[in-house]
Amino acid sequence: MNIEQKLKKISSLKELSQYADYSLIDTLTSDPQASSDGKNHYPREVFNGHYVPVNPTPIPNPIYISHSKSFFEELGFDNSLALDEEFMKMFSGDISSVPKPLKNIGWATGYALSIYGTEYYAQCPFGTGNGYGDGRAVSVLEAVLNGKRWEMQLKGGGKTPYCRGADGRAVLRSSIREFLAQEHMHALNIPTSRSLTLYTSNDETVNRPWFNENSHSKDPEVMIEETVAITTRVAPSFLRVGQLELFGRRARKNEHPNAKEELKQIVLHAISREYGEEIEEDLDFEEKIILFALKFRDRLTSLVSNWIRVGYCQGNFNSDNTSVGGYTLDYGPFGFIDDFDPRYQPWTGGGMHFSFFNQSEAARKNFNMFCSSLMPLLESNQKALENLAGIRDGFAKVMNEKMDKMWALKLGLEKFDERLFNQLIALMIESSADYTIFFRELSKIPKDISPLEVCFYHNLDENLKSKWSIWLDNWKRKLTATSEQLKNINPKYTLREWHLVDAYEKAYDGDYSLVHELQEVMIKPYEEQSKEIEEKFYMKKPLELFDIAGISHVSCSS
Ligand SMILES: Nc1ncnc2c1ncn2[C@@H]1O[C@H](COP(=O)(O)OP(=O)(O)OP(=O)(O)O)[C@@H](O)[C@H]1O
Ligand SMILES: [Mg+2]
Repeated sequence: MNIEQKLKKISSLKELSQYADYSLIDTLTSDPQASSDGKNHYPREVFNGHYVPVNPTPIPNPIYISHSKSFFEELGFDNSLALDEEFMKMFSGDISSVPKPLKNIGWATGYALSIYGTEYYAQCPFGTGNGYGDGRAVSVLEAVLNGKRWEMQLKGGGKTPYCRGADGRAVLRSSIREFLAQEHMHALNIPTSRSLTLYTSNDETVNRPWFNENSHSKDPEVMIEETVAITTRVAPSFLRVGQLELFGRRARKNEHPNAKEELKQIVLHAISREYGEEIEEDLDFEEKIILFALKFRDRLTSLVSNWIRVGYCQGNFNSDNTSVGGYTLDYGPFGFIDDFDPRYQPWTGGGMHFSFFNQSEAARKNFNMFCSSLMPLLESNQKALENLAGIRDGFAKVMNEKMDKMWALKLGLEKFDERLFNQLIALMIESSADYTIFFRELSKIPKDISPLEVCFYHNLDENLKSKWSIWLDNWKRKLTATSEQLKNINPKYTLREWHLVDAYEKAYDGDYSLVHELQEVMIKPYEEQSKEIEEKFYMKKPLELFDIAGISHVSCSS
């Protein structure tokens, strides 16, 4: 922290402007076709350049909903800043009159899409992939705060050339979900894009497909009018595997004379933004690439094992939703699991490949794509190519090791015990166990199975009870962790969809109290918290909510 910031927190946009440092704009290349004022928002093909200068479209008369107090603290922001008129204006999309050296230009980036290891072009309206990218995410600031570089991005900040004919907006419902989930994920000690602010407007709505009330439909049935909102999310960069893939594909196909150079530049940028502290600047380029792949493999495998630890299913784990920095990105059709099912998938369009226990395999597919994107840069170095292929092929082994380690930790064992684990999974499925409550109650190291019975959605018959007793005895014989240690691994509170539904439904009537309450509870997921909170949030999903559309599954993320 520099002395100036230590003494006084940033409490105006003017003060914040002093920390601006636009390294992306300064080092990468911009789309040569773009209008320099950033005012061209029409969908179009972008053939080269790393980013498109584009201005966000403000939401009218912004209303404050919430901000992240812990992240404000980390950045050295005073809490009053979230309500400061100038600050609110900027982070609800109006950057036309920001004080210098802030720039009155934002940027969006193109990226490619692959789904479970298959390259797609069809999602691009031009069929070429040149029209796919940040369709509604617009970055507005890069700043170095307390010695760390951050990029700040508005989600729902209006159309960009990549909007594909859509409105460029995010609705209040999905913005509240993303805002709270980012706060929660950080508090669970899992890397994530961070929430900064959440603003809405009463003066703009958009239409979205949705379900009738209490419907069991898997597909949306009606169009509904929804309020818009803008969340600002923050990360060292917003580079995705899909981004490297876009430039990798272009280099592979030699699409233009500069294609390989653009790939090289974006890779170097990714390394310096995301791995700057681990990969030394003066290494050879090829050495850097090998280290980059190794370190990303390490982060990605840790990330996925941690998701499984807390019962998180990303839902739409495409290459364009996989951050190169190895943190959680894009809280669209995600879900925290209630009743345990390894095939749990909250998104009806997602298929089994992005289901709960298959996330490690989906990660491997994304990692393969990442490696393929780097290959054109190593063409002249057979040895380096072989090294990279070795790192790629070693993914499954590292992933398995991380999973075993995670399960050992989650169960408080010295080392992973396959037999005990397999028996547990079978019993949890047979008894329909609530994932969070089961592991939290287990963390209390119960004498017998009766305290565990609260976490089952089925009543246990005598046969099942006796199987559980045997399992519990075997587990306790191998257990080495204390209850306290187990409670730091197994959260008490997770952000369940049905709590979110209550919060955003109230928010549509202008009542943000549940958003605030959920935020308070979910930023302390490992703590016991009060009796009142426990009664409200430490409970199984009510049976009547099973299979209800919009609660137990969603059909779209926007
Ligand atoms: N309302 C919208 N207007 C314009 N583009 C959109 C809209 N909704 C989604 N998109 C774009 O469609 C693509 C796929 O959407 P997806 O749900 O994965 O991402 P997202 O939730 O918008 O964003 P992100 O991955 O940035 O968190 C993205 O490129 C996204 O920018
Ligand atoms: Mg996305």
